[in-house]
Amino acid sequence: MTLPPDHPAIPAPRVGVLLINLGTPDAPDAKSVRRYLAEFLSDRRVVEIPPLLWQPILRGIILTTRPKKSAHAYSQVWTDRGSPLAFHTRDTAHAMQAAMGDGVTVDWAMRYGNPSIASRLAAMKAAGCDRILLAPLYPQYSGATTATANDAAFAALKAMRWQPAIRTLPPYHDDPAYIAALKVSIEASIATLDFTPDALLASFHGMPDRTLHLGDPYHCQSVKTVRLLRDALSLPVHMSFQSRFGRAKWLEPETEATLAKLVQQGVRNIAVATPGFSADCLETLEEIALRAKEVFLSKGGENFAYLPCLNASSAAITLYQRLLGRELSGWINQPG
Ligand SMILES: C=CC1=C(C)c2cc3[nH]c(cc4nc(cc5[nH]c(cc1n2)c(C)c5CCC(=O)O)C(CCC(=O)O)=C4C)c(C)c3C=C
Ligand SMILES: [Fe+2]
Ligand SMILES: [Fe+2]
Repeated sequence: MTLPPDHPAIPAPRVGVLLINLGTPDAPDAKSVRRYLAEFLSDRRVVEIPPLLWQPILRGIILTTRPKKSAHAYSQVWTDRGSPLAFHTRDTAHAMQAAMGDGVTVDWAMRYGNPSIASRLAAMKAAGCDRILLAPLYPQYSGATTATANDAAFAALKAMRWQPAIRTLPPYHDDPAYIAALKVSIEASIATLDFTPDALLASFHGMPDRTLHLGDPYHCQSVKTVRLLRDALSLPVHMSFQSRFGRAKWLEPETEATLAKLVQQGVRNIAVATPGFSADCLETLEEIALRAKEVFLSKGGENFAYLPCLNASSAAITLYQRLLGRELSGWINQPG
């Protein structure tokens, strides 16, 4: 049978994996940060205030004051490779492509900013991917991260006549492979320190307290990660929540307050990890490695070490091969 001349070419079927992270500005200047924050903070999964109330506050106050302050913070962590969140996510995608081989196309996208989820899904489809695993790289599920990443992907699919088949990566907060990767990474980082930490603080990004009561599993999943990490590590592990935003009550205990309390309790030497972030970013490198360190030392602490995220380390690649391989079962011949 000959196809009519306007019939689309049918590419060879391929499996694709799209690694998704939160997103970051294109540059560490107020204009780029403003554009990024406008998109991020207009997401109703992130700020659950009715738009008629919220948008005037966002446009009239937050977007006129915060971009300059945040741009300064971004400029302290920006590198010649760009934003840490973006280059670590890109490095992870490249390392996963090498690990998974030619049979799978591995790509990456950001929920806010660039490269957008819609643009990379379109590129994967054009490259022939007819089965795509969406992998939001958040170990703990929350509406404000995992769900909105999937929402954006499904919104892009909505515009496609011929959609690829889709799977989504579930949260992996209690997966033995995630806890093992954290253990390897944390112990390797601690081994390089010139002091012995009295304790580890696991600091997670915060969420409004009300999300817990509305049924978001983020808090409970973070608590479970810490319990499993405690069992896996041989030093005391404390837990806290950072990055408070806005006036509402957020999850507690708060990170800087926890550091001050630990000093009061006699902890002088601390290591801080951020197991809820798959990649280093503003919130880990500026808020923890720079600012929280200052707080700890000013309260009487003696040694502070920030331990990097999994990023594109070999521990991370081993973890993602396991998690993604399992979700791709039946699509490719990969041990699960
Ligand atoms: C890892 C999980 C994250 C959760 C949960 C989360 C919730 C959440 N965040 C905000 C507001 C902001 N977050 C900002 C930066 C930021 N947040 C995460 C991750 C989570 N956020 C990451 C990885 C980053 C870093 C991005 C980067 O470019 O490096 C910011 C922007 C920076 C700033 O101006 O401070 C805001 C704002 C809310 C309101 C929220 C829960 C509802
Ligand atoms: Fe955030
Ligand atoms: Fe922050």
